[in-house]
Amino acid sequence: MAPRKSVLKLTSVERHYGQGETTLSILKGADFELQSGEIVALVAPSGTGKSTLLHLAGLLEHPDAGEVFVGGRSCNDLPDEQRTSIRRSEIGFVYQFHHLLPEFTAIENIMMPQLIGGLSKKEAKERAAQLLDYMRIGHRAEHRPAELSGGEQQRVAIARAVANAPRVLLADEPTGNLDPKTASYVFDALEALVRQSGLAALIATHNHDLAARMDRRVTIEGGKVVEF
Ligand SMILES: Nc1ncnc2c1ncn2[C@@H]1O[C@H](COP(=O)(O)OP(=O)(O)OP(=O)(O)O)[C@@H](O)[C@H]1O
Repeated sequence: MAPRKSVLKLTSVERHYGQGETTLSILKGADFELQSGEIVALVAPSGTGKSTLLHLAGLLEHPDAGEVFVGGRSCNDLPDEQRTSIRRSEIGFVYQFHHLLPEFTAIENIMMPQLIGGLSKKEAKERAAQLLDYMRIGHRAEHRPAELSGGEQQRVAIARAVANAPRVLLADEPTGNLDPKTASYVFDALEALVRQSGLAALIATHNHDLAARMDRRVTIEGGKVVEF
């Protein structure tokens, strides 16, 4: 097995939102580290800051204090273009709703980030087809999102998120919209993909059965990330 490396690290991270006269402090000195090859569940009550943490980790927002490292590199003070470039090449996102482009087929949706990343059409298509097979939906390659089931749509969304071979997969309730059996099946595919590629994943979920299958479980308490 490849030696583990720190792929994502947040140190003393703070995030506060102004609400009229008052300030809502969501993260208050949160620390978190994710190593290559591990899958960590983020399970916390609604409103405690799961999405906020994922947005900071994914360089979609800046922390008010503290630092975010991706692949060992501090990203706070990098110019926006560089943050965008790191986000595109090193981080994959999956959301509760698939956000696939409706007018494109499954395979085209997976090719898109690779074409943006500079791969040729041929290379992008080959990798997309492999990922579809890996997610066991090769036979749905030419279907548009509306012609796929919820579980199939999420598997395409996961394939798209890893198409550029990122270091980190950040998922915000990726199976939240699915029935328990389908959720379990989609998680199987996601897990196999992470294990096979040495990627790391932080997955926010309310599903305790799925959380129990991950390597570690963390929650947010008093604005800090704690293991449980
Ligand atoms: N841009 C914003 N401006 C003001 N308040 C915000 C903003 N974004 C989030 N919040 C508040 O911060 C808190 C944490 O939000 P966040 O979306 O991170 O929670 P969550 O744990 O992901 O919740 P859920 O499980 O319901 O998705 C919430 O109370 C939310 O209202």
